[in-house]
Amino acid sequence: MKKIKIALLGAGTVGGGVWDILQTNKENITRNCGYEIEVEKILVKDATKKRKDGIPENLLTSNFEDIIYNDEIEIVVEVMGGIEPAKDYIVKALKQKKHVVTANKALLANHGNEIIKLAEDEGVQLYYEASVAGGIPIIQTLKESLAGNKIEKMMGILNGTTNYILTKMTKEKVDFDAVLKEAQAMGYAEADPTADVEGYDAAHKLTVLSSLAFGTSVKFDEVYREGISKITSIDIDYARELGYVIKLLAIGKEDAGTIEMRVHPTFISQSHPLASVNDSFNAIFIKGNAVGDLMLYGRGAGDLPTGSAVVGDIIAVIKGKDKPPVKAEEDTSTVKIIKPMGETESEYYIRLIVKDKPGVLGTIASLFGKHNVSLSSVLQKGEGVPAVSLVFITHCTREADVQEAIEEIITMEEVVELANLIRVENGKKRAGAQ
Ligand SMILES: NC(=O)C1=CN([C@@H]2O[C@H](COP(=O)(O)OP(=O)(O)OC[C@H]3O[C@@H](n4cnc5c(N)ncnc54)[C@H](OP(=O)(O)O)[C@@H]3O)[C@@H](O)[C@H]2O)C=CC1
Ligand SMILES: N[C@@H](CC=O)C(=O)O
Ligand code: NA
Repeated sequence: MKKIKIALLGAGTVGGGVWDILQTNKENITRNCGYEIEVEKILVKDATKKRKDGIPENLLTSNFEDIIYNDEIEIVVEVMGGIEPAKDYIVKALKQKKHVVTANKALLANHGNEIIKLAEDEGVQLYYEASVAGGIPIIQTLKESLAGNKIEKMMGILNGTTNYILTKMTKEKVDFDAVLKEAQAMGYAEADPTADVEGYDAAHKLTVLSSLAFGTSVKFDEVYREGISKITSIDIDYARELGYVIKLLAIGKEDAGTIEMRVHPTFISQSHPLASVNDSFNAIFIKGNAVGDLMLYGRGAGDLPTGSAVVGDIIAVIKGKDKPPVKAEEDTSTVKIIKPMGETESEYYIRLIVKDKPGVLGTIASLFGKHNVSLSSVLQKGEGVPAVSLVFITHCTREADVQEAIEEIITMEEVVELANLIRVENGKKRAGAQ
């Protein structure tokens, strides 16, 4: 049997998963790609640290030169994370004509164009299936299976950590920090979990997906982002009462050459297929102009699910390595306009804490009206106490109008605070909109 040598950069959650799969499924993998895959070296920060059972100590190194100058290594698998030195190592590997597989969405969201172009220029392959939604085959699906479609809309639960936290908060009364610790212990969270909790990780993934789905190079800072740190059990209870669940959604839409990209907590109907995607599971709901509605569902984080995507990529590289490289034509016609957040439209859940005085509700309702925000329902809770919760659900409205209305409303003496504002995804359009 022919052999191929690879190196792993990283032996943490994902690296450990890749190692396990390569051992456990060795026979299948060899049959699928026609080569016996041999891990020649594994780069780690600390080569003396105790590793997962089975990883031989002699494979470990903390010197990248052991990999880059080893001509027998044909594939470099980057599962170490972070921007630097990961970027430097990938660039060096590509320049040494080594194929690269990476799970690093932060790097791809910030420097994807440069790295993809370098791989093309060097005539080597770059695969990154694990970077979005772990084990779900979304990258290859967009690149190949759906390539004949114009993608109109994507709505995804792309972060396992926050989905795990929101699921626990919805189903049980739990402490946010304790559940985050659980997600970390299970290997779902990023090295700095702020990336998960504040929506950066989902925004990285939406950047990667949008570039593929909308055929243009999207920049990370063009994605609007909010995380889940302001979500309380009070909002979750209101959502339930109103027939919704709260999910951290990554939403990408294209309409007439204009792209909308946003990541934020969202109310979605309890009957929507994404509402029942729980724990560390991810899902991506896609609307293509030919295929119609489609949903992919699976584990978005963790050692084996993510390792599954990485090993699939290694096999794809092996299968394509002896074929002539395909260089994409530079396309200057695909520059698309990014819709400013203020121009986006949705329904809104707005929770205000107000002093319980006669006429307050009427004044607030008329201020919404003044800013073209039409209300579809109002709930008031906490009668008999000095401050009450007033909850409004709006009809589909321009974001800028809602923000201007709120700006004026919170200056009212009777309004204690804006407790939360959460977008509601119903797929409806503003009255009178095209
Ligand atoms: N965890 C998950 O579920 C998923 C993670 N990803 C992505 O995969 C990548 C890896 O994540 P994960 O496995 O969770 O991370 P871990 O923190 O568990 O592992 C990182 C590994 O990389 C090594 N490493 C880190 N920095 C360096 C460095 N400067 N030099 C040498 N080695 C280094 C570490 O060495 P040492 O062990 O000595 O500290 C460790 O083995 C990230 O890009 C992440 O975003 C993608 C999808 C899912
Ligand atoms: N931290 C990420 C890991 C996978 O990409 C997540 O929680 O989804
Ligand atoms: Na994936």
